[in-house]
Order: sequence, then C-alpha cells, then structure tokens
Amino acid sequence: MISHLRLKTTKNLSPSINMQVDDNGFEFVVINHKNFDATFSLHGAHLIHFQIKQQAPLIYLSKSTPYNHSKAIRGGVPICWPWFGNTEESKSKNLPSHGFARISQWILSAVNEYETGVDLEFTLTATAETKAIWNHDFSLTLKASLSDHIELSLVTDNTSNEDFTYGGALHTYLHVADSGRCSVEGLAASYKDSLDNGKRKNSDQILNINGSVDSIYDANEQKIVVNDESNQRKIVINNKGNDSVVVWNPWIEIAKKFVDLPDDGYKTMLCVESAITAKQGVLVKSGCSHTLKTVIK
Ligand SMILES: O=P(O)(O)OC[C@H]1O[C@H](O)[C@H](O)[C@@H](O)[C@@H]1O
Repeated sequence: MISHLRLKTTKNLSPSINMQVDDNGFEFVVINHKNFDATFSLHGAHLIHFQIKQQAPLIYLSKSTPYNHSKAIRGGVPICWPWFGNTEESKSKNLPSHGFARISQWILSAVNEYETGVDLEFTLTATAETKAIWNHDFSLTLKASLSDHIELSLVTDNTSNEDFTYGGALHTYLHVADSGRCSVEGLAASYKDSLDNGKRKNSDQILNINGSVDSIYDANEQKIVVNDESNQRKIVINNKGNDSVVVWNPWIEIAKKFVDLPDDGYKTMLCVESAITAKQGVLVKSGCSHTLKTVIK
C-alpha cells in the first residue's frame, strides 16, 4: 500500500522497525512486523498505513497526496490539534485548518518491539514558531500501540504556568471496500450537520453512507461500529477523552475539488474521528494533562 512511495532505509531501529526516506528526504517509520505492516510519517506523527497480514488495509491513504512540510497528508490518521477545523480565530488570523500538529515535524521519542506488536512514541513541544500561532508551552505525545489493532493516545501536557483549552481530533480515514455499502452504528441521538450550517438534526439508528456526509455527533467515550459490507468485516472503534465523533465522506462532487484526493477516493474511505469540537474546548490546567484516544480493530 505504500510501495508507490519508493522509500529507502536509512536506519534499523529494531528487527521490524526501520527509518526510511523518500527521494526528497521526507522521513517515515516503517514497521514490517510478522503480523502486520504499518507506516508513520514524522511529519505530523501521522499513521499513514496499517494492514494486518492477509487482510484488507484498515487505514486509507490517498495516492495523490503530496509529501511536503507545509501540507497535511490526505488519509491516515491526521492529528488535528490544538483546534478542530476552522475556528473564528483561525479564519480571521489565517491560521491552518485543524491546527498545526499535522503540519509539524515530530520527534520519534520511544520505540519498543515485542512478540505481538510495537509501541512507539512521538513528541512535539512548543517552539517560537508554534508560539507565534498558539501562545502556550506544551508537550504533546502520541503514544501508538500497534498489534492486532491500533491504539492511539494523544497526550496534551500543559507545561506552561497558565491553564489553556484545546480542541482537535484523531481524524481517522478508514479504508473500506465501498463506502456506498457502509453503515455506521453506535452514533449519538443527534448531530450537527456541517453541510447544512451546523443545523442540529436527529440521527437514524444506523447511518447508511449514500452521499456526502459531514456530521458532528455529541458523544463521550463512544463505541462505534462501521459495517464495511463489501469487505465482509466490522470495524470497531472505541474512543476516550473526546466530546464528539465526526463522520466525513466528501462523496463525488466535493471529492473532485480536492487536488490531493483521487476523484474516486471517496469510494474507499470513510472518516470516523475521535474529536473535541466544542467551542470552549477541553480545559487543561497548568501542570496537568489530558488524553484523547482511539482504538480501532
Ligand atoms: O481538508 P481538511 O482540512 O483535511 O479537512 C477535511 C475534513 O475534516 C473534517 O472531517 C471536517 O468535518 C470536514 O469539514 C473537512 O472537510
């Protein structure tokens, strides 16, 4: 699934984990474990590939996404932080949509391989550049455990002397065989329809994907099941620390407007995001931390 990137190994980190680069020196952590394959980009601490051997990939990656330091990768699990989408402030100050974490270079800070999987940690800390965008000291850690499933915990440590609030998402792009034959169960009873000016609407018990969807469901710590019918599988997602679940698929017309998504990309992706979307965000007191988590199986 990532063979089109033509990566070269620069360093072995453990029997199944290597650092690799593309022709432009863009860095990746590539895991070829006996049970699964996975890849992270250091840009964004972005999981771009996960596939259990002999199974369809669990994570979608756009083949037309660029790999450069000013853009977010389309697909995978972008880390949206410290805000979700375009807030009034980000619009007025022309700040990046979904925050800066997904377009920042992270450090791989811990690697551990064991019989059934691997644990990795990536960190991002405040710099003069991040402070110009968001004026707080912080330490952000992505703790990733990969085995027969994916566990991603995004830990926000407030290392400043003042309290702050944040928002964001683990913006998972699931890989599905045919999004038009997918349904989603376990969503909250009502949602804000971002395609209809955020109007609040009642949910159906099962969401059938058959057109453009961009919905914010209010929910804490929610279990979601995606029926990926054409793959004859159920993808189970458990979230923690979130205040909402965002379901997004651009569908035919909107997909055509994305230069980093093939026109037919909408057919094999479905975003189900563990998110913090409330305007007030989550309060993290000085010296304290908060964890946003998603487990995907
Ligand atoms: O294009 P991006 O900034 O990556 O955003 C992609 C999508 O992210 C979320 O799912 C939002 O709810 C959508 O409104 C947005 O279009």
